[in-house]
Amino acid sequence: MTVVEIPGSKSVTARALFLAAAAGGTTVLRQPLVSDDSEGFAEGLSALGYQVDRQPGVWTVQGRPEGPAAEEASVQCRDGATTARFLPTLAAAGHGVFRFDASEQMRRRPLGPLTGALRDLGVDLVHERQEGHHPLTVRADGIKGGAVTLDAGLSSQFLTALLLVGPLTAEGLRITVTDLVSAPYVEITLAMMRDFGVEVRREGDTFVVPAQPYRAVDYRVEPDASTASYFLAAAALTGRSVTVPGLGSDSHQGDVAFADVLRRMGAEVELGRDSVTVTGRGRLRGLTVAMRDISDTVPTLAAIAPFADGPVRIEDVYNTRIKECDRLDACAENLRALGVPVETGRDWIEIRPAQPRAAHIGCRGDHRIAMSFSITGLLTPGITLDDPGCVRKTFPGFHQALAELRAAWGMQS
Ligand SMILES: O=C(O)C1=C[C@@H](OP(=O)(O)O)[C@@H](O)[C@H](O)C1
Ligand SMILES: C=C(OP(=O)(O)O)C(=O)O
Repeated sequence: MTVVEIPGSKSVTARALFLAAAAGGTTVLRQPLVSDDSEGFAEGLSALGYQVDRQPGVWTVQGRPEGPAAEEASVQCRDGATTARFLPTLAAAGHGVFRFDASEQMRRRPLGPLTGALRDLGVDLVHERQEGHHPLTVRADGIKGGAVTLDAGLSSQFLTALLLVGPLTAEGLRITVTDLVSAPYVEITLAMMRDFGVEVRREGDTFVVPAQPYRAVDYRVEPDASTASYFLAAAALTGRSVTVPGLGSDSHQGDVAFADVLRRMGAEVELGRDSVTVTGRGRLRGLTVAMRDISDTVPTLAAIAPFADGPVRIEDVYNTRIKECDRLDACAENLRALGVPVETGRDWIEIRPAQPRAAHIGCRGDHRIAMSFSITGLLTPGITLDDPGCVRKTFPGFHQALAELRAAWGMQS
């Protein structure tokens, strides 16, 4: 059995930074994720005038329930959608003029349902180039609150942003949701709001968020479940065993359920409260699986799918087309380059069994494409990546960690 230590959760770190900034007092974050996304989030907070101190393993944030200290600021959100969607929403609850921009790809990704809802709530917000996209300027003067309707069918992050800001509004929010993708991420949000002292009530499709102060806490960030998927998949694929400590049935993260997909494919899975172990059984079964709830792990599954003994069909994942790249298209193109038969539709991909051959993987700047096809490389000599460094978005140490796993298993790098 090999133990793999996984760095902190991107989703939990982003929420913890927002909540810490919004809380009264000093919040201490332990084992936060150190990566381009989370550093971008922290630097965005600093640009807004929040005090964020980053030491190895411990980040400290001085909360400002009244909002950003800066009266004017310009924030570069880079490639992180949590930063690009949560920070303008946080800033809207303060007072000042705040401009936000993001990477080319993040500029293409949608924002409209969120910025539309903020405008419905009275926020003065202008998109500079294209409606519903970065860059944008918020002329913030607090948010009164009230009822708002939201379509979160393209991204749950729109709902998370509104939920997180709700307690900072004068009268609280009633958010009625007409559609919702990636629902388990909203559960992370609600659980963490509770950890910071605020309880959201649900009435059917409506979330009732009280106007109530967040309290500063000492908070330990759990390991990232989406990152864990690569190492759990590696075990299932190679017939070996991997244990990830710190992630289990007690986790806030829905992506822990990727282990269930591996179980359905024939791997042995032991899910404890605080650890997960996957042991490959030498054979992977094909399956049909809907992954709307855990779509960050679609590339992981696609990358091991050729080794299954039957077709792997992944359904209900339209939103993977509007992530760091069009992931259905990127998976299909790379699988074809590996000589694997594959078909895609609007919101699905089907992969047929084949022994992949050597290929140069086009990562499209997407960390998940790079990490996923590195796992294919465990059983396929001659796989190279056009942009290995793109893993910096969530796991700068990925290639080192995989090399250590190979060494522990006596495999050549
Ligand atoms: O709220 C979050 O932390 C996230 C929500 C999901 O996005 P969508 O809701 O846009 O699918 C997920 O894919 C992303 O990596 C992180
Ligand atoms: C989709 C992702 O990130 P985000 O939407 O937060 O940029 C991801 O990490 O796979």
